[in-house]
Amino acid sequence: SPSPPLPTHRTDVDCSSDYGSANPYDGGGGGGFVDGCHPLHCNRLVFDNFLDEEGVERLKDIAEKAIEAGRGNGGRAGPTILDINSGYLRDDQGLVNIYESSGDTPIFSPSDFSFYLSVVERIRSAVSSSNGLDPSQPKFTAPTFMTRIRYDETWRPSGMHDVYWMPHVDKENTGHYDYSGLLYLSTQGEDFEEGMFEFLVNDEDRETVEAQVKPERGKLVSFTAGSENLHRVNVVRGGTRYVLSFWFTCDGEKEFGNFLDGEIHRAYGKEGGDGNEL
Ligand SMILES: O=C(O)CCC(=O)C(=O)O
Ligand SMILES: [Fe+2]
Repeated sequence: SPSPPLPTHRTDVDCSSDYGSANPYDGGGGGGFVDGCHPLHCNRLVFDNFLDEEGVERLKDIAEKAIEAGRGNGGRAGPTILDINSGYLRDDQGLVNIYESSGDTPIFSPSDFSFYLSVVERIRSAVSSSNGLDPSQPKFTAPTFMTRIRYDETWRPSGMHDVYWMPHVDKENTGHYDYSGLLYLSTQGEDFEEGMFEFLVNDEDRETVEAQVKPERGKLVSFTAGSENLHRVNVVRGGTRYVLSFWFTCDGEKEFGNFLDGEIHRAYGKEGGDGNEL
């Protein structure tokens, strides 16, 4: 396969001490620094045009098919978050499973799945090579999200899960995340208004902007997932914004091997069975 693309922009940041230690949220698992995988140097990387326009349209089509299967009528305003693997979709009306609500009618074609998988592997490989890691590292892990934010002036959050603009550290939410990858399917200023991505100074206030990244169709933004990379999304004030969020781990036990096998969602209870629910 062709060699992975190089980042268009790179910013180095000092690593936090978050890597390779046991994580209390993971039942104490994930201990130990993995050479060739955990970051010695932390960063923020941007890959312009990582995915071409045709690929962007295919992924948006997959997101829209999922939302239609789960909710109908084009889905809801505000944030709609989907884990394509488990099938759980969350919006301001709550949680549904797209695979359960669609019954025996397939939502996605085999080529949808294989395309999606090929994008995941390309991102993993770009993260690996641009961080100088062992090519088999890091491992793809769960959960992953497709997020659509559709502006509507009357929309208000119906609970904390709707508040998508909170500053956060990805590794604080899910301890085994080591690298984050965000693939944008919409362009700020064209497809939607405001909604910029921002890295913040990680101090007590958590509100000083250090750098902004403009979402653009096909752009990949990757960064180390620890507290050196506190970030947030700004409120969207017009249009529709799509992003895919992927994470990669150095904890071999958290590798997501059965991704998109069409079966994994059966292992989830109605409320989510293994802590990976939305
Ligand atoms: O939507 C974005 O730009 C960022 C999403 C994000 O931070 C996340 O999914 O953890
Ligand atoms: Fe995040």
